[in-house]
Amino acid sequence: MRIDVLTVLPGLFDCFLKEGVIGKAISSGKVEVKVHNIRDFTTDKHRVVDDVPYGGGPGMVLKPEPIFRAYDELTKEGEKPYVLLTEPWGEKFNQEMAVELSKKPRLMIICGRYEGVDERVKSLVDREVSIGDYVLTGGELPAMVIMDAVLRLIPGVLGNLESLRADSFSDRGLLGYPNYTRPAEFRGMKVPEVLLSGHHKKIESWRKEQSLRKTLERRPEIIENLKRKGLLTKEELE
Ligand SMILES: COC(=O)c1ccnc(N)c1
Repeated sequence: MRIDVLTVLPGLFDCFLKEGVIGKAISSGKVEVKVHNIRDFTTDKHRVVDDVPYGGGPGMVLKPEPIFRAYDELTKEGEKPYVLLTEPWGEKFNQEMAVELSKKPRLMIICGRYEGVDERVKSLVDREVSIGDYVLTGGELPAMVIMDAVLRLIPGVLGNLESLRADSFSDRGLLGYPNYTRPAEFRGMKVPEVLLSGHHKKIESWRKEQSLRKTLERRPEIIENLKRKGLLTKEELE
């Protein structure tokens, strides 16, 4: 997968693209992420990327020209990207959308900023995406959240597919089971015996029960939804 990011603050992405699982996925060539400074697509001496809103009002609006120039330049060759715009009022990002986006061969993420982008930029956009009901100083952190959730789903990026399978939200949207590692007892808190038993069938059913219990406690609507769709087995319903 290739992702092109358009932003006025490219420096914000430096650590994100170098460290951890994402950093390895890029350095190994499994995925390609290019961050572009919208300012590099201006043509005036002062490299202006924003202007005051027509009709008055507070703050600044990102101008359309530099963004369109960037889009035209970056889509001259190769597959047309699926274009996202990070906006507080966009469609709510979730695991389902992450799975859908992970199947696209190429994405472009335009990071919103200031009071927003000129409305005409949205003629380039396939999906306006929000990571929650709150406003940030810019769409760069949401772009990183989206890329993290999407890139980890690319085959080969997460070393052990098992951890992906056991991931919260991936098994029918159920929450994940509790995890433990050594030591077996820490400050009087013991690891559940079943996990030390080596009995894989018992461990599997304990984890399933924990996952159902946690989901029922924290997100009962997920259970109700699965019941309605007939996606819970008889044992799971007991
Ligand atoms: C400027 O962008 C935002 O404030 C933003 C973007 C995406 N999701 C949000 N919750 C906020």
